[in-house]
Amino acid sequence: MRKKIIAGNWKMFKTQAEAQEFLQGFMTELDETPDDLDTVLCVPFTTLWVMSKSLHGSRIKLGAQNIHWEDSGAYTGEISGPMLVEIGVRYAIVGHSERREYFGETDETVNRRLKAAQRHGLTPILCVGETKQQRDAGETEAHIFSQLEGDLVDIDQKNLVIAYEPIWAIGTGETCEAEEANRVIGLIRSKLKNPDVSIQYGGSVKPDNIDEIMAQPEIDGALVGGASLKPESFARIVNYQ
Ligand SMILES: O=C(CO)COP(=O)(O)O
Repeated sequence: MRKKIIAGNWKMFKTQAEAQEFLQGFMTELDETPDDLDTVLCVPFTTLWVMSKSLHGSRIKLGAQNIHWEDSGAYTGEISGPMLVEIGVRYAIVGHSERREYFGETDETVNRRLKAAQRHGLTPILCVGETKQQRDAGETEAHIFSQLEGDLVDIDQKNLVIAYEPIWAIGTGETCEAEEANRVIGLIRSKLKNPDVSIQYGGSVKPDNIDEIMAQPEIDGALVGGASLKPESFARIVNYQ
């Protein structure tokens, strides 16, 4: 069965104090979440520990925004699987387009990071998606298929989430039409060995478009950037109708 997963990606936002303030508001706004929905907060490394303590016993799960492929070593600025597991992290975003664009992430390093997450029992959220240029040139499918081919080499598809994030829709307010996101996600699913992989949509998800997005048959959840930073808006997204 495909699980529904709504995850907030805070990117490089919020200090510990701001994170705690968010949680207070968010918990009050949140309805009783159904059993088949995972709510995840992917927060900066510096707030993971305080969030882990505050979320203890709650239904909200914690996610990291990256993970290194080695368990330890001389890798300045990186965080490993055992470090994340020890503090209660359950998910890790891997291969976000911002990592690929600004930090030299390649399909090969994405593949290694996916393996590390799975090795430590974390669920990786693999991000794929095309640029505006690629979309305009009719290369959306070819680009995403090529990312999947490189990223998923020898990856166990049992413990895996994929997020389709068209880059042109990230942080722009320009959402991909729900039907189009549904179509691309269907194509992604057709390339997978395991039909039960949950596939999210990400890119300008907001309280006013979440209901339509979640109503699409192929879409199993959302990866939310900007709108996950405010308690009321993220709660409305998680409480989708
Ligand atoms: O990159 C995203 C989530 O990973 C999407 O960001 P926005 O929701 O701000 O467009």
